[in-house]
Amino acid sequence: MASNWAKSAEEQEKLVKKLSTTDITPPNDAEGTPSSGGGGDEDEDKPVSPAERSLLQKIIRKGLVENKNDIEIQRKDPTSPLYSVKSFEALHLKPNLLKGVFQMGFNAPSKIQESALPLLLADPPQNMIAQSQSGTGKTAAFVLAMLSRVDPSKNYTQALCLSPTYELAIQTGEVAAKMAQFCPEIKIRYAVRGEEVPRGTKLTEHIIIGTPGKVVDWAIKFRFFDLSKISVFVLDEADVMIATQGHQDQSFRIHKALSRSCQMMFFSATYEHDVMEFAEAIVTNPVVIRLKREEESLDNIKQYYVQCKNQDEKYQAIANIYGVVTIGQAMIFCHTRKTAQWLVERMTKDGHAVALLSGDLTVEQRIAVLDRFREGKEKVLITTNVLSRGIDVEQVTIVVNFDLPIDLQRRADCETYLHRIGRTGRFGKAGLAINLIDSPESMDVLKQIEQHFGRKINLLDADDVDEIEKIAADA
Ligand SMILES: Nc1ncnc2c1ncn2[C@@H]1O[C@H](COP(=O)(O)OP(=O)(O)OP(=O)(O)O)[C@@H](O)[C@H]1O
Repeated sequence: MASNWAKSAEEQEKLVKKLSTTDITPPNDAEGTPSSGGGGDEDEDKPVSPAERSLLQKIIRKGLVENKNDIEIQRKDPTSPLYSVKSFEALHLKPNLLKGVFQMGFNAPSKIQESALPLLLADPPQNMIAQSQSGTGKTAAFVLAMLSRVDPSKNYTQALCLSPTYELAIQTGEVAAKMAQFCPEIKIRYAVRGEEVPRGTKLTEHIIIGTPGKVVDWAIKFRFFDLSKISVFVLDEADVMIATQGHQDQSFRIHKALSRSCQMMFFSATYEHDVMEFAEAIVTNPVVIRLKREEESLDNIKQYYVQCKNQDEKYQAIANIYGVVTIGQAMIFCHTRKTAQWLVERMTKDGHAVALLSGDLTVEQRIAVLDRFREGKEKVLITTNVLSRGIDVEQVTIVVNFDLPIDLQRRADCETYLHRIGRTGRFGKAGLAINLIDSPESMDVLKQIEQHFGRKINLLDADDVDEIEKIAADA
């Protein structure tokens, strides 16, 4: 239960220091490792930040992602029973909350909800660090836990959720408002930029959803609400919060002011090793729910390479493949914006309907491009590392690496490779990944990738239309 306050603040601060000095920036964070064609190219695209990516994800996704991968639950407290539920009724929610859940069209809990909710709602409250892929129902799970735990007859803030950005806080608040639509007595407030509270106010809203800076101001600087009275604390996008310096300092200050009995819930789609270590150090005796690693989805993805002499031959290979692939959609990853732009122009000139998504677009423009792609208006999306991780467009059956991903040392960036080809074969579906090789260096990178994953990537003749057709049909 609750946080281990016996662990001295000093010890925790040591950990913060350790984290700040360790390089835990996700490779595709804004300042992260460039991933293809060697570092340092001037027009190399900067990927979106994890928080931005999460927002894009939420906006383009219209429903629950069915996740067939198994969840691993690491029990930390052997005295607490571990069980899962197959229905929302079995959770014994307040009737009006259950009504709200059904009204949202949720008939049965998703996989993460099945496992997490009974523990989150159990007494005594159980701390949790949970990981589950994007779109699998994490937000709904912790929102439901917050709504269930608050006592509306008490007019002070009892649940606090920290989100990394304004937009994500609003998204979470909207889920909470919908779920609580039949519970008008539960009041929710946003602590985000633009929200002002007169000095001296004591907030009476039961739930506050906000960004760390604003919450520090409201709770610590102006004392609009009392952190020691918070009984549920949620850290959404926990890895972003922990791995981002400014967020980490503020979240840590907030965390330190919470009471011993406050229930901690950390949720995220990914946890870097150090981030998980840190989370486990500040959350006492948590149940850790993790998803089996994405590597497993490699089994469903057929991987090939095409030998080309130069960029023109690479183009020809793509044109051949494009001609054959009439089912599903394709994503093509280029190293630089310049290459991506060149490819788009060439394909468009040849009469193909392709979309371009690169880092010089605004978030709104990216959403518009993704929306069109998701609706199938374009079959091919050409992009850079901006999209290498985390965006699920279910229909993608082919991923082409126009350039293989490499790190600053010009060695294979296997993580990014996995994330890129992971755009296809989502959640157990079959997929096809094609790598274009045009130099001994890129062949060498391919070999490193083969070695890393312990599997052979077979040669494909891009002129062998019959073979491509067969492979695409199987995928
Ligand atoms: N039990 C359920 N049944 C049906 N739909 C659900 C259920 N739970 C959540 N959803 C829907 O699935 C979608 C994804 O859920 P949610 O936003 O909670 O996922 P998430 O894991 O938090 O994603 P992210 O990592 O992007 O934050 C939403 O549209 C949500 O309304």
